[in-house]
Amino acid sequence: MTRGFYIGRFQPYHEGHHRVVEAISDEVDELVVGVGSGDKSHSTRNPFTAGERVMMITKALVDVDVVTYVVPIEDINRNAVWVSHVQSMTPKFDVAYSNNPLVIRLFGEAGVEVRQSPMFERDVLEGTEIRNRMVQDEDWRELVPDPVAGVIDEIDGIERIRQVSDTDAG
Ligand SMILES: Nc1ncnc2c1ncn2[C@@H]1O[C@H](COP(=O)(O)OP(=O)(O)OP(=O)(O)O)[C@@H](O)[C@H]1O
Ligand SMILES: NC(=O)c1ccc[n+]([C@@H]2O[C@H](COP(=O)(O)O)[C@@H](O)[C@H]2O)c1
Repeated sequence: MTRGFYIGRFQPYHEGHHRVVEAISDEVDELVVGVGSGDKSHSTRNPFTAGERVMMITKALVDVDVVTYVVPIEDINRNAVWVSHVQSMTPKFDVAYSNNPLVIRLFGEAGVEVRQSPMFERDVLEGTEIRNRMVQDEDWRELVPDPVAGVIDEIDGIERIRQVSDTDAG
């Protein structure tokens, strides 16, 4: 039995993340999805709450053939103990998936195996690009799984992201 861990901010969860999860599901029996920066919301870089991101991911993963646990992870101000913090919040996992250099280093130093994934269509499948399109009223729906667009509509997310990007909230 192998359990994997995939961490990201998922602002929002997009088709690039989904392709990574589909690839991971061929390698592991169970998957823990860590919703990073779980304490952040209502800012330009992190518009959606942890709960909203849990909804996006849970609904998008309905058709993926792997047992999945979606767990919000708050940021902490000590990188040196972040892996322990993550492990204290999640089911036990054997391998972590990330392309983030800091995350790779922290797991590596803690003795956790890390696997990186190829980047899929990174010119468009990037959270920053998708959030910019939302603010500028450009096409974004084809870049996220259908259930994610449904959640964003349900929470009036476009109105929120436009309003928070008008502020200096960062
Ligand atoms: N298109 C993609 N293909 C493969 N992996 C991706 C893709 N986009 C993001 N990832 C990876 O998924 C993980 C989580 O990414 P994250 O939630 O930061 O999304 P992002 O698209 O990089 O968003 P942002 O622009 O907001 O930083 C990271 O390891 C990241 O490298
Ligand atoms: N000290 C910390 O709280 C710490 C350290 C490393 C990564 N993280 C988080 O892990 C997540 C990594 O995801 P991304 O690859 O999407 O950036 C982010 O939410 C980031 O804030 C937090």
